[in-house]
Amino acid sequence: SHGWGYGPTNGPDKWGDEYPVANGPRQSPIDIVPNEAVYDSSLKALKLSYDPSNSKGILNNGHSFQVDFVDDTDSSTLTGGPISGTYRLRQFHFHWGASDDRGSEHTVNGIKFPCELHLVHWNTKYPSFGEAASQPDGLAVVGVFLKIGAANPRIQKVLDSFDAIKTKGKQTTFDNFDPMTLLPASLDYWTYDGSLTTPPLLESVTWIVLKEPISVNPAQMDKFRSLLFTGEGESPCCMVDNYRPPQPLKGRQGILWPQ
Ligand SMILES: NS(=O)(=O)c1ccc(C(=O)NCc2c(F)c(F)c(F)c(F)c2F)cc1
Ligand SMILES: [Zn+2]
Repeated sequence: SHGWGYGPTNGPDKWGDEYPVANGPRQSPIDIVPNEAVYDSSLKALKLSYDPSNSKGILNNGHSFQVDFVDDTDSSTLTGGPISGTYRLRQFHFHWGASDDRGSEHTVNGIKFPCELHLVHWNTKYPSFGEAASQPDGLAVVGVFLKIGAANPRIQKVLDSFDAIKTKGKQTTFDNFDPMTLLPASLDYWTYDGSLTTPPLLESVTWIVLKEPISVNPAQMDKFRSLLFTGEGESPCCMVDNYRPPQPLKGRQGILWPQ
């Protein structure tokens, strides 16, 4: 069937046909222009508290791969920063390019990074992730840029699982992984109100994009590109360029940053 994807016939330019919110007032990602960022002294420091025993499994969902977490208790949470209340970690996943010159969804002064990590959290004032996903304050996603540099030993465990999830729909166990190990030293961030960056593009995300990137080396980036969009037995299509380009700000308050 003609499900959404990132190809010429089902990619980001076509999503509006089936998901009209694609042209809504708070779509993501956006281009971040630090010099236009608005100062906000009311913002707090981010507080991330993750329990490694909550990691469940790793899945190739045909658009990216994601590491899923047990989210039936408050043991892996995001608080502070621009949000109020407690948000639970649901999953993390990545977006990347076919080459190192592109791949991130957010850009900074128009610059694309080769990859971007998203840690997806949902507001516990709602009964479930699915319910929260339809609320304007339902989700909070922490975005982390990846740049080419030194090898990243902490991401290696994720990459080593790829042989078991090469094709769409494959999943495997993924125990005792602490996503804190994927974060940079500084938790300084930009934040704005946005949306999911894939269909259904729901406008329910408080975006928190960290200023400091983490590094991966070229061989590690190539490992991302060894995954397939396609299922076992289908003609193989490399999982690359699974990013939505920046969307119009539409009058949104510029990016806020902490004191
Ligand atoms: N790239 S990103 O902006 O960080 C992003 C994060 C999560 C999802 C997601 O969970 N999709 C599936 C999904 C939905 F889109 C729902 F609306 C829902 F209710 C779900 F339960 C669900 F799994 C999509 C994009
Ligand atoms: Zn994402």
